[in-house]
Amino acid sequence: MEKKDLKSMTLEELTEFVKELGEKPFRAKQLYQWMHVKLAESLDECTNLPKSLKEKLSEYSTYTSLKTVKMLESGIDGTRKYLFGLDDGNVIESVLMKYHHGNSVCISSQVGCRMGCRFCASTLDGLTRNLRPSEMLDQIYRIQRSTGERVSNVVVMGSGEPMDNYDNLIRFIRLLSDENGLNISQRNITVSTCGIVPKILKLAEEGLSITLALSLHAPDDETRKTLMPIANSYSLSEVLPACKEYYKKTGRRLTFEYSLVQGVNDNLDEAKRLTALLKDMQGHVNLIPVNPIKERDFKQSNRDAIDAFRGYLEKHGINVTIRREMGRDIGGACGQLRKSYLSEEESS
Ligand SMILES: C[S@@+](CC[C@H](N)C(=O)[O-])C[C@H]1O[C@@H](n2cnc3c(N)ncnc32)[C@H](O)[C@@H]1O
Ligand code: SF4
Repeated sequence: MEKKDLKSMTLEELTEFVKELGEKPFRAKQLYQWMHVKLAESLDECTNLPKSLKEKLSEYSTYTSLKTVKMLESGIDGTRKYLFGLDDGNVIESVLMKYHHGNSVCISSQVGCRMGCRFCASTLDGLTRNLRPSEMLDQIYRIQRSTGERVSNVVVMGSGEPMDNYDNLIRFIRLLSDENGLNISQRNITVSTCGIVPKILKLAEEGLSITLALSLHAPDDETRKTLMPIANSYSLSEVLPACKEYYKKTGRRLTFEYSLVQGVNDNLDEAKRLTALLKDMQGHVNLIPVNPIKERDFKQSNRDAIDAFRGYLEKHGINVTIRREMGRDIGGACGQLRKSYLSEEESS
């Protein structure tokens, strides 16, 4: 019998499981609280559970808990980057960002990624495996426990393509926003995707109220294809209507991410075409000065180009922000901490 992954189970599933083990149903609620509210690191911490139950749980199930392999903290703004170890020896990274409106955590959804975007460190070694719901949740749980401060916002913008791990993503969101669990409002959860159209349409039907962020990065298919291979599968004429549908079904305003790469997508002509593309979309643009990775030769746009690009969008009625660089002193693009850790391990 395959062992159950306790932290990936709903309260109803856990209740059934505990009953199957011959224990009283209320034990499930106690265990659920230990896992999702008190954020216990192991069954040992669950002091009000009988030894007999813990023994059966250890035999027939696994209690997922990530190990902190490394943590870097910014002296400038308190941003923390965590490298977590999974029980099969893989490592993933997560980031805590402190804003005046609360603590936000950026989580990984896969070990690596198979989407191949040109400027992204997460995809350099391809996809290793999907993360289970428990492994997505525990990134947040371990961070909240280590700071002692509540996490109020979660963005699924770390390594991996969440829509390529769809079922686990949906389960993760339902568990994270469960009133019996950490109870993070779905309005404070954002999922970013490179644009897998059928999954965007499916997400629109889930009855969730999370924010959808589309990694757009170019105002036309040709430029987009040079940055993101997924653009060969889904054109903008398919992706944008899917996003519109998401807005129509959920009422949630959209976010469009646009990483500015010098000489590739950052001139005023592109700003103009982007404005035309998004004028009827209910959303805002998040400009991200690209974070160069050593394996590729993309350069960050200079400050004047970024300001001019933003100025153009603003002047023409597009809601726009420039993503503030958090934790500059512990720098590196998403996926790079893991990558450099793996190279160090290899050479030692
Ligand atoms: C790492 S992805 C994860 C979520 C999802 N796979 C996606 O592509 O939207 C989150 C965002 O980071 C962007 N990104 C990746 N590498 C980057 C880099 N080196 N500099 C700036 N943005 C980057 C991606 O394009 C995407 O918009
Ligand atoms: S940007 Fe997103 S989809 Fe593209 S390779 Fe990186 S993680 Fe994967």
